[in-house]
Amino acid sequence: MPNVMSRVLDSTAAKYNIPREYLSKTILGTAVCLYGIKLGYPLIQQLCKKSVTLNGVKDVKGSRTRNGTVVPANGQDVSTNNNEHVANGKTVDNGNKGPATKERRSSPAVNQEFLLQLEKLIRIMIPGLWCGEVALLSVHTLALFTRTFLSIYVASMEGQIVKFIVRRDIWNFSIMLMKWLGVAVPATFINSMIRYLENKLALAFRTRLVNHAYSKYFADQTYYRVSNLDGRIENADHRLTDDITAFTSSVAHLYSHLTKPLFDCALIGLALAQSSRRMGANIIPGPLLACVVIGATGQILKAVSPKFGLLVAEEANRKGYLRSIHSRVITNAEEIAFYGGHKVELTHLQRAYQTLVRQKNYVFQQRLWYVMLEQFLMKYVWSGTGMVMVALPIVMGTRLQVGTETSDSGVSERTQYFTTARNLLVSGADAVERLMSSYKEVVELAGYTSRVGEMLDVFGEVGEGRYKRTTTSATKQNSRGTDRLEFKDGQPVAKGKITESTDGSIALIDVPVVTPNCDVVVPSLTLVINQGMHLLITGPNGCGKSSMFRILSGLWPVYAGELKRPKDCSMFYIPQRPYMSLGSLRDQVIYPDTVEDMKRKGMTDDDLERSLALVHLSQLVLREGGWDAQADWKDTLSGGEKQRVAVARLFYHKPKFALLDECTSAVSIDVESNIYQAAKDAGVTLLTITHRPSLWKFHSHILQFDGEGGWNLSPLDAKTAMTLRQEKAHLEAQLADIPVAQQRLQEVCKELEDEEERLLSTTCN
Ligand SMILES: Nc1ncnc2c1ncn2[C@@H]1O[C@H](COP(=O)(O)OP(=O)(O)OP(=O)(O)O)[C@@H](O)[C@H]1O
Repeated sequence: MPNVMSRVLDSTAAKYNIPREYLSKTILGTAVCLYGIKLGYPLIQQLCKKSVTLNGVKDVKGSRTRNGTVVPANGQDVSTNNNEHVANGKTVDNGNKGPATKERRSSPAVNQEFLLQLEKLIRIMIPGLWCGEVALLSVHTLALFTRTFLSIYVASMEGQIVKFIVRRDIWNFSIMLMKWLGVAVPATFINSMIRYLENKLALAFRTRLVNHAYSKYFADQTYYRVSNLDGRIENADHRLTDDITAFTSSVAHLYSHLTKPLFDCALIGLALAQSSRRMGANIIPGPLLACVVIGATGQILKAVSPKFGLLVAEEANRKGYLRSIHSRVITNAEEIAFYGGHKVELTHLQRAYQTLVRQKNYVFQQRLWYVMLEQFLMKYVWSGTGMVMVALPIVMGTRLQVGTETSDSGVSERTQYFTTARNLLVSGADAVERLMSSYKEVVELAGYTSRVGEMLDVFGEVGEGRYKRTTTSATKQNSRGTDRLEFKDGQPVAKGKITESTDGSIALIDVPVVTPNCDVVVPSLTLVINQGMHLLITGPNGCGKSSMFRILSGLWPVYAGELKRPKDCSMFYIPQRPYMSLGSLRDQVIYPDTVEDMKRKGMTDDDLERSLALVHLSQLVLREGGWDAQADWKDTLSGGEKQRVAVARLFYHKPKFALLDECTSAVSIDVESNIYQAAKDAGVTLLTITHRPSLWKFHSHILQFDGEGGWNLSPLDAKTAMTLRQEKAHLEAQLADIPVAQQRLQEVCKELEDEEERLLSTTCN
């Protein structure tokens, strides 16, 4: 390659009649200038940005996000935790104003916030002094320490080997070589032990963190609230799996990446000083030079380092978004297939993938320049410094100049020193390089720390009932019915009371029905539901019927007024689209109980069979192969069967109140009536949302929403009569059609007979 370059230079110089020396200097100068510009550009950019911010000018552009989170549309870049994100090198503000902008978190970086968050997470991963993780850490540290000792020992052995080669001392050379090979065995064992312990440590940290996160996620219906009431975390699943894994691996990896180089530096420094002293040289200049060079290198790298933490966090966001789109396709595969919606879904997936690819490319590009500079400084500048350091004691040393100790005028001793020092320096440089490159990993760790820390913070706040959605910003504060709500930082405050009722009734007193988007659907609702008072709930779509159930169940906050519920109030909610869990057929009927709960309650499979019989599904156990049969029940059962299994749960649990949200819409009317009668006979108080008049007769009261915030509660007697009359009229109309249908039937039969005769005669002929 150098020959080719040289020839090209020669021919170019000859062609244009320029002295070759000038040409090579010009090319070198241009390359250095370009490299300087590349390195200096981020610094200039930073300075410019600072001055712009100081002047109070801010570039605001981009589109508004749903809940202030992901922008999936038009292939634009996605961001979840901040309203700010880096897209192909540009910082973009999504344009969320008001409180959302105030709430904006600083981008992940190595700063005080990162250290505090890391400390919090470390406390979770290492809960005390006497735990398995501390034991693992201790063994790991010991292994790292031993490895450093072995490195120094091997370096000194190599020095001695070279010395014996120079002296032509074959016997000692062979002995040293055997020793050297002998040390290789524990050295390799320690090496693989370090890797093993690092993996074990990462897994132990992960387990602690996952357990902690799961306990928070599944406490106080946080899994529901995080996705429905709060807008800060878009892909909790990704954070709970990939991000926690990445974070814990990064912590464990960094521990060994920081600890071992630190040991190396300290011990190698001591060993070097010792050998310099043995050479009779001053031990100060070498280390001093090394410190100056390393310090300067570190400063340069820090100044030009891209924001890896922010980049990593953004990449994780985009990965999470891509994954969420995949899950949507899997969850709704049948619906998409029926609609033939694969093109739209594919477009969404491709867009999400493209945003990820763009981000990855940007990161690769940033790494390219950074690694180039890093390699230049660490490989070449440091090697040069190392050579000077090794040379100094030999050149300036006094002890072996005159060759008093050996017959070869000290040559073999100097060679031994040189080899040992060189090996030590190589190991030392390697250690410092790892320390420095660890900074990049620390910055990346800041990204993961921010995502995991933020997730746990949000779980905590949501569990305590503190939500943040950017859509509930100032504009909503003046919309219909919000005058009864109290806002703090643009978020409504749940000021309502939840108390215990003494008479076993459920009551809502002056409670507004408010959606998570802060739309007031019903400004004030007051009703008392005593046991045995079967309530029918009707009204147009979107008027707040299901929302009332959400408030009664405690899923949605009570923003004003009072919700009274009896202590240990047993309420059972059955939705229109029932949820089928993983597990056996038995698990479906007893859900959310486990088999152990069932046994504890003294229930048997016969009881479950009775529950299934009440919903006309007795044959299901036989058909599916017994109670222990396993299947994907979501797909195995038909829509109506799923609804009936869900109602069978009601007969198993026998709650005091049943919240039935159009839960039998796919069940035939006769079976439905039997089910409702059986539920009433079991002593369950029914709160039913339905559009079927056939169910009215099972209820004693009716709550009618008008869809404009108004409502009316009244006994159902008069209305039932009216409904029965309506039903009678409907049936009479159907009966009136029967003679016409009979006449048509006779005509069809006659036509069929004629057709058959004609076919017969054709065949005979
Ligand atoms: N998770 C949510 N986030 C934001 N808004 C919601 C949410 N769930 C419901 N809403 C809104 O609350 C309003 C009332 O919804 P609700 O589900 O109570 O209607 P409904 O009366 O049960 O209607 P339907 O008869 O169609 O089931 C609707 O405008 C809906 O858009």
